[in-house]
Amino acid sequence: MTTATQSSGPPAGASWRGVASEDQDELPEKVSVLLRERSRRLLGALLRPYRRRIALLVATIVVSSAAGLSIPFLVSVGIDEGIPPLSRGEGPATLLVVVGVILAATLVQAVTRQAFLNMSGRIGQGILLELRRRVFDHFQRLSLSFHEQYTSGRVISRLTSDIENIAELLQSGFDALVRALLTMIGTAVLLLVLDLPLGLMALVPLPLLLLFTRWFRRQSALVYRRTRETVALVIVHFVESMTGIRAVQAFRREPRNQEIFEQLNDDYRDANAGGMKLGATFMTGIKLIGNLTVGGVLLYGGYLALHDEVKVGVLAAFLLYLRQFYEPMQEVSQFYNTLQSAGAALEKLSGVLEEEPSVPEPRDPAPLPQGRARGRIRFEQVRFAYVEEMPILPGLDLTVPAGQTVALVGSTGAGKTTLAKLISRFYDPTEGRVLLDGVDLRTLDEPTLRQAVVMVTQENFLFSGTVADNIRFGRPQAGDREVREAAKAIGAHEFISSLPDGYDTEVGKRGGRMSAGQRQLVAFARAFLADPAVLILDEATSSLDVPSERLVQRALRTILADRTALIIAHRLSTVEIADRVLVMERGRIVEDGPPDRLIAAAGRFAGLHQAWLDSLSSG
Ligand SMILES: Nc1ncnc2c1ncn2[C@@H]1O[C@H](COP(=O)(O)OP(=O)(O)OP(=O)(O)O)[C@@H](O)[C@H]1O
Repeated sequence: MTTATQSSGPPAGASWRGVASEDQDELPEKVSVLLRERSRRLLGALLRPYRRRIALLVATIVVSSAAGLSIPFLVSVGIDEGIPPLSRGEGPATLLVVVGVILAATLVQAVTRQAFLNMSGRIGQGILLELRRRVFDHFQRLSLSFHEQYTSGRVISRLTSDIENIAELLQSGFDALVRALLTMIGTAVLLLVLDLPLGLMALVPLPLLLLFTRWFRRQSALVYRRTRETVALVIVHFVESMTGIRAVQAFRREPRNQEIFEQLNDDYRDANAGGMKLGATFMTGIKLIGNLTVGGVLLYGGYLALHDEVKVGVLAAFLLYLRQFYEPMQEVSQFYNTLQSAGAALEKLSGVLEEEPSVPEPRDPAPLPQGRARGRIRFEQVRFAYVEEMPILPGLDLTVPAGQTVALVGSTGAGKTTLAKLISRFYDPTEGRVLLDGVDLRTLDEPTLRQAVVMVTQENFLFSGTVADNIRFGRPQAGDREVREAAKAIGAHEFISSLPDGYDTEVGKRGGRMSAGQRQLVAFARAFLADPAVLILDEATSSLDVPSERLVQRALRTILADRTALIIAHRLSTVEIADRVLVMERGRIVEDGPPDRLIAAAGRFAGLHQAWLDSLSSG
């Protein structure tokens, strides 16, 4: 599979760049290292603005953990130093001081924890905001070639579940990891300092614990991959069935789709159950090791205490510390999954951000002669291929004078849309140049080009919002009056006025559903308002009823006047309003001339025309 950056030939040895690695199941170790580095760079870049606040955050968490760690120690002091004076009748002064210090430590812990949660929440949200902003902005900047390959489902996953995974890491993962590490290291040190022999005894199971954790991590990686794979299949099937629901219902595919879905759903449940079983085994194992250690320490400690080799308070502190030591282990195991999901998400997001637009903005944009577009188009020896070995346009020369209306006809797959995409600069030619008023499109800046050339595609996409908003899309600064004028000129005013809220009707909501012809008229009004020097129309193939067809034809005449127009004509009735017809076959122009002349010449177009006339008379 090729990526956007590779459409003009992939650089050797860089097949993992950008989003390419998403399609590969097994990556060589070297590549994995590079990908991890790339993810780290992205994370680093996101964290950099918060350097100081993160340092403060670390300080807060250190204080909070220290306060937490001091409590068992203070308990031991209370038992060993506070209780004996009581039994000697010397009053509770020492004990009260110790209790006071314990309370103070608890307070410090609570306050620092609260501060930590507030601060980390704010930093996390800031990072996510920036990440979402970057990813959206980048997706918008990437060229059409990228979007034609990277499906909308994947775009949605990047912007939702991937960001969500990183959010999870930032919100609970780091907190758990840092706290666990500090607590475990702090506890181990304190145990050894409090009483060396007992401390060593308490740490005996540590190697076993580490081995057990390593085993869990490996298993968890396997299970995690399986859940990811199975959930991806569930989502793909779900999305495909729902986006293709018309075809599904038309062909009565529901039972079969349900069967497939149930199978995939079962697999996903099994994978999840496997994960839970593993988690349960790990947690139980950790608890078991922990409790055995507590038992061992109690036995050995009791023996030592009996011989006055350890104080009872110290033994109590040991037992309390041991609880603290094993608890974070469980959190770390949960954290590991979060870390894996976030790692995968970061890898994909950094891949997307690494993609470059394949039609880059010129560094030094050239102006159009006289500062505005007139609409003369020229193809000079243009060769174009989506995939290197398969040229779609083998070498095209074409001049369209300003103001001409050109109809482009030809069989399916001949390259008509491709030619149109080159004029809109959705793609750049592999060789040769496309010129607007004598200026290479590659040297025009984006705003100039977008103002000069507008392409109305078959989709006639309407965005959520009102009908007026949708027309204004063509020129955002246009006032209400201009929007209405445009609709009137196109002949859409009448039907828009008859909608429940007229121009303020929400598109797509109840009453705002439009027919194919109406959508086309709105799209025309949008293009008319944009008023480009060059208009490209990829005519919808769906046939309209006769009144709608007339309406659309009339609208076409208005919209095409005074500008260069290129219509990819599927309806031959459209060709009648063209000054010139180009017949395309396999990327070449095989006939070129005014419609009458081509009909008289009895060539390919004449044949198409005759067939159309026959269909009219027989219909
Ligand atoms: N994004 C793409 N990647 C690879 N190949 C493509 C891509 N888009 C189109 N093609 C191929 O380019 C060729 C020309 O396609 P194009 O859409 O230009 O034809 P067309 O003449 O407009 O056809 P139609 O009348 O059916 O719309 C086809 O063989 C098609 O398979």
